[in-house]
Amino acid sequence: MTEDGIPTLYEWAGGTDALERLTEVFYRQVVKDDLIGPLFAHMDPGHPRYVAMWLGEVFGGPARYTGERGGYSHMLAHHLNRGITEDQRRRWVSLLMDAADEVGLPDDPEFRAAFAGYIEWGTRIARTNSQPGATPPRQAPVPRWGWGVAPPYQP
Ligand code: HEM
Repeated sequence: MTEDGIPTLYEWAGGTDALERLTEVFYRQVVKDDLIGPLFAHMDPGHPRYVAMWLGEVFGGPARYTGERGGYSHMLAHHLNRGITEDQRRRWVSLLMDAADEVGLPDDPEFRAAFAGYIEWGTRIARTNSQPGATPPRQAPVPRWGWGVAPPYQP
């Protein structure tokens, strides 16, 4: 819960269980995908769980990616020199949105707008940072994402 009594995006999404379901289903499709599957050919089997940890921390849940997995610098290192193209970024976003529907993440406009906002932002940064020769900051906090201009509708 945030200081003003509004649930965090993490809580609204359904917490760790919901995010782990999301990333399980997502990466099952990712590895089969013709455009982005090859990027994940040597993926760590724990990858879906690690990305769920990252998302949980970003969306206001416990800081587990920082505490247990090395935080921002560890995430960044995985994207460096991957040369992600715009088409690949778009496919990643599209498969994640499909997975969000498939696992039944809340589909209210406010949640999906905030969720999509972070995913759009994060994937664009991942693409930029992945270009050969990119020199992004090596240290930074894990971002914390909130509801933005439209808090949850609670009649
Ligand atoms: C919001 C957007 C994104 C987030 C939050 C994210 C998150 C992460 C995290 C946390 C890791 C490290 C996992 C670990 O601790 O082992 C990672 C690795 C990786 N990411 Fe991303 N990522 C994003 C976008 C992308 C995009 C758009 C692509 C490519 C289309 C991509 C490709 C990869 C690859 C190939 C790895 C390494 C996987 C492995 O071999 O284990 N990521 N990502």
